[in-house]
Amino acid sequence: MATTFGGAPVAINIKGLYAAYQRQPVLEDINLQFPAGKWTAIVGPNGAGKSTLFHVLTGSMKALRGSVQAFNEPIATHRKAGHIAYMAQREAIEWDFPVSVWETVMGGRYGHMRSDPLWRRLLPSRWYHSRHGEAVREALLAVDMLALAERPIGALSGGQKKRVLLARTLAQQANILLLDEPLAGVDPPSERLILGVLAREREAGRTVIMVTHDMPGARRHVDHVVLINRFIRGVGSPDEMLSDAKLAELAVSSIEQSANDVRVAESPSFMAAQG
Ligand SMILES: Nc1ncnc2c1ncn2[C@@H]1O[C@H](COP(=O)(O)OP(=O)(O)OP(=O)(O)O)[C@@H](O)[C@H]1O
Repeated sequence: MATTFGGAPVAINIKGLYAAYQRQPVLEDINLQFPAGKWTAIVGPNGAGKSTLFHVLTGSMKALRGSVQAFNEPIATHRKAGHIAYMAQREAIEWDFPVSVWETVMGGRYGHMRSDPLWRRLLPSRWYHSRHGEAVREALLAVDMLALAERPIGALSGGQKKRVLLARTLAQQANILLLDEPLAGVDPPSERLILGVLAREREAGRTVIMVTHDMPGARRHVDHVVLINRFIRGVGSPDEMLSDAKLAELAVSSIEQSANDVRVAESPSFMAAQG
């Protein structure tokens, strides 16, 4: 098995990846490995392509070119087996929908329920649901939301909603967690709680990959950092990648990228191609 980063096996291996929206390139020539059992932060400016990278990993967007493997197999195999859990940045959840916290987190178990063998599904409902209920209970306990399990999701604060989304991700009991800005918009106690939960997931051997703009949190907690802005701009330790000099370089890359995009968009050949 391929190894990287201090000898850790590779959880996700991306080779020669390109992605675009309506011919506008968003990710180019991405060659990247995420070490297994480690906590990686993906850092980049707004519009850098971080969420797009997750869309490709979760299969909701098709790359123009390139390959993605998980543990040396096509990533789709692991997606289908429920090994990859994803917490979206702007979750497609109807917060006004009359469902409880418990039911929302149970949504994280649907993949397991679909793949449960027939004999298990034929068990009396109480037994059948107890395994899934236990996973939901554990996840709610981890994010300190068990006491609010019966509350309608519309009656939660922003930080509580974020914790429920995290619980839903944890309830999947996947071995790779993809988290798009799990710390955005939460207060310091919730941030500490979420960072603690993710640290425990890593200790349990899971691969944690999060997009974040929280540099102090990333410096303190993660093992590995990827800097991205359409291209990979750096890969290495938090000390090295999150230094002021490196972050300044990333910010400059963003300004240069925008200026270049304007030049391309105004060029006669691009305008002709757009029709
Ligand atoms: N559905 C879409 N159609 C067209 N362009 C899109 C679409 N989604 C994203 N983009 C564009 O692709 C680029 C990358 O977007 P993406 O959401 O991946 O960035 P990001 O790094 O996650 O940014 P942020 O930190 O703001 O969340 C941006 O310029 C964005 O406007």
